[in-house]
Amino acid sequence: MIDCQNLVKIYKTKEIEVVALQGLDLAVEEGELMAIIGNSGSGKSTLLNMLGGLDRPSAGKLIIDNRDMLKFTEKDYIKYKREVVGFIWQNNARNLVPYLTATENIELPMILKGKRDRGRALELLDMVGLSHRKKSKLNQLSGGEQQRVAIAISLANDPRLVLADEPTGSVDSRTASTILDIFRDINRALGVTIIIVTHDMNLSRQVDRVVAIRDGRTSSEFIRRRSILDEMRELEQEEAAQQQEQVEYAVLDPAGRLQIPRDYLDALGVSGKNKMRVELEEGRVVLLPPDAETEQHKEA
Ligand SMILES: Nc1ncnc2c1ncn2[C@@H]1O[C@H](COP(=O)(O)OP(=O)(O)OP(=O)(O)O)[C@@H](O)[C@H]1O
Repeated sequence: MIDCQNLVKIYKTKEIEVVALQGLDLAVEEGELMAIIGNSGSGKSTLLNMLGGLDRPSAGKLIIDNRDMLKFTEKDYIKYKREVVGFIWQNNARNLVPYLTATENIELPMILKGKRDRGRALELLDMVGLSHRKKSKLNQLSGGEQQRVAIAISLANDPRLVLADEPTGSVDSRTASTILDIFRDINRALGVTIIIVTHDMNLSRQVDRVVAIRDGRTSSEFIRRRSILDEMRELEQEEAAQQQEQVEYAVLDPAGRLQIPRDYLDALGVSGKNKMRVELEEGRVVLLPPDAETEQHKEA
């Protein structure tokens, strides 16, 4: 999805030049959910701006979704921002228009692209758990709810890449965790690639991979974690193994009647029949369909 090699960004002001990115390398797979961490001033926002098509790199290579960002014209940038990427800012005043409802806010990027879709807007609101807030305006929503609407807005044009700059920077840790859960659900449900910039090491534990940036370069130690898909697969296998090991008990009443599980009866083909053959065989009771052939019968 992203191939970034030796990326350089130099900001030139009147007196000085600031090298914000000095040869940064980063490769991101399609469908990844990853976090970028780094100290203040390390270049995280600068990188996000390059990935989001908000600013142009000074040098290096940046290919996103097979597009060469260094060769982009102004027109290409506008198209890219409308069609490929979704952005979530830390500052909600930048994400949301205050006099519009949550639903209208989500529809806005669709209108700019030329196609309003109320049904899709409501679907996205539902995905972030805010169906009940569809008519609420900015001042009627909590900080966490505003961030959730911002996530829905970022998805309005079905982007392939979603970028979030400190999306949990101004909410408490419980809300932050809920927001990260929403990112994970969306990542799984839509397969969209998500990159989150965060200061919070705890939150970065909830993603597939963390990349650290130091002084405008990706630091050599990539903290690779097992992917969430691998973890889920492992959990499913453990569950299946537990089910196999489970011992099944049948109720035995004082009159000696047994209650056999329905699926066992189905497997024997005796559901609906009113009797079964019972044999005592070396300390075990064997139950058979009434018309079953036993070894004894065959020999006789
Ligand atoms: N428009 C700009 N003009 C000049 N220098 C800039 C500009 N934007 C960023 N810088 C400088 O580039 C460097 C990287 O800044 P950047 O905002 O990318 O860091 P950051 O890791 O996002 O920091 P923070 O966590 O504080 O947001 C800093 O030294 C910053 O002062």
